[in-house]
Amino acid sequence: MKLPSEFIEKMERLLKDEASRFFSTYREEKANGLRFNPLKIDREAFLTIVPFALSPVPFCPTGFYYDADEQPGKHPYHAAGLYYIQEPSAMFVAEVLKPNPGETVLDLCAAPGGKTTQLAAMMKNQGLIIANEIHPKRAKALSVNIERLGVTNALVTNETPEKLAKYFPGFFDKILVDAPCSGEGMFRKDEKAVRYWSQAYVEQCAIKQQHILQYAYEMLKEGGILVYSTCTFSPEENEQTIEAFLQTYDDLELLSIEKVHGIQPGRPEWTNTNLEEIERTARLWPHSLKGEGHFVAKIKKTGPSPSWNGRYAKSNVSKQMIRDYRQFEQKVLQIEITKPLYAFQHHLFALPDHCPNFDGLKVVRVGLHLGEAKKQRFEPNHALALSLKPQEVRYSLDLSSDSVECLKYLRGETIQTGEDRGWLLVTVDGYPLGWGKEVKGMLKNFYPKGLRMM
Ligand SMILES: C[S@@+](CC[C@H](N)C(=O)[O-])C[C@H]1O[C@@H](n2cnc3c(N)ncnc32)[C@H](O)[C@@H]1O
Repeated sequence: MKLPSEFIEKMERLLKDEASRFFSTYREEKANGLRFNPLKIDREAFLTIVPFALSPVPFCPTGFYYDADEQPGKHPYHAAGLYYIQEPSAMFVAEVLKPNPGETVLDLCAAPGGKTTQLAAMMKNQGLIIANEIHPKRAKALSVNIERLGVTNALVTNETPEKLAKYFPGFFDKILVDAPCSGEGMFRKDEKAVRYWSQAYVEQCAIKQQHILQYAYEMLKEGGILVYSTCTFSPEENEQTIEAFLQTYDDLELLSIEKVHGIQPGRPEWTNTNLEEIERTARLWPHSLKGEGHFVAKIKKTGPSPSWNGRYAKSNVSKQMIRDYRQFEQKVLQIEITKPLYAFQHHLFALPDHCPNFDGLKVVRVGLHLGEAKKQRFEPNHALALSLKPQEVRYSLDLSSDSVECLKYLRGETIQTGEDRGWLLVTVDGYPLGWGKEVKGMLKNFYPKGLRMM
């Protein structure tokens, strides 16, 4: 790989004796990882069924390395949301924030959703996570991953940090700023990151990060925790960004992150004021652990915050729509959705816990998308299928992951079943994949067109 000469000189200057070990990693394969999804499967069951050779990621209890010749993205278990493919060092970030069920969490730079889905799993789908992404296309990809992993407590927005800060001053218990960065830790994964790199770009990113952090600060509650992370090595975007943030506000406390499994401290000598306490931050280097590289800082807001005085979202659903949905529910499901219901035109959603009013915000998804009211009937959404357990529906059709039928289903083809039971949940080895409607011995395929295998 041809690295930019300015980058090489800079890293040699910074890392001194360590530089040769750092550069030797560019002659090695990148690290591949996946994280099983505890919202759908536990560790033991996952290790029993998973068809790939895995070894554990030491700093993430749900994370595993897989070999380069495996293709986990093509397996039906991926479509069923049993795991998320994620760069291993990125898995450490959510472990540092560690939200609890019931908390109010913001993932400010969230697409494509690796960390959002990990945070939501830690929250056991309870409480609220606002997953925001500034770029519309990426916000859609985020929403698709949230759906696939069965996350039901998210409000997905497509906003600037500035706009969110106007809506949510002092609102969040925990905030993740997984900042846009120069991506030096992406070089082995993505050649574009190498081509895009320049020292000027590093400096632009550092300015952007300061802005984002300022708005994140405004949204934190007193006692709230903010985690800042990047996948780059430059001091300007890491130690110096945190140094400037701590200098701007006098009610921030830098908390210590445990340094185990090869995780290294941040470097005081890379700050402008030789800030000793920066050692509390964490650096994940490719030459000291198996991963592409990350920087993580954990900060507590100790001073008072404005108390949030916004309104919560209220149910706005017509009686007819509720009737249609409840009729479907009684016929097809074995559970009752008890969360407040919310309609966007003909689409029905179950709101997350303590969901704020979102009028005026660009919302991509809220809570659980139940389905769409059509003339005199209700059509369930794919998100509902992926949030259910097989015992929560009246009828299901279980396909084996290596069967022709499973492939046919994922390609959008009809399947002959010989029965006539109406809506049923199609599962792969017992894990939901999507809906089908059985009429006169044939299963009509409701696997979404945009997700179908070619
Ligand atoms: C490192 S990526 C996030 C990765 C994500 N957290 C994950 O784990 O999958 C940073 C994200 O910040 C977004 N971004 C870019 N400029 C931004 C800005 N000014 N404010 C907020 N987010 C921004 C990018 O589009 C990108 O999706």
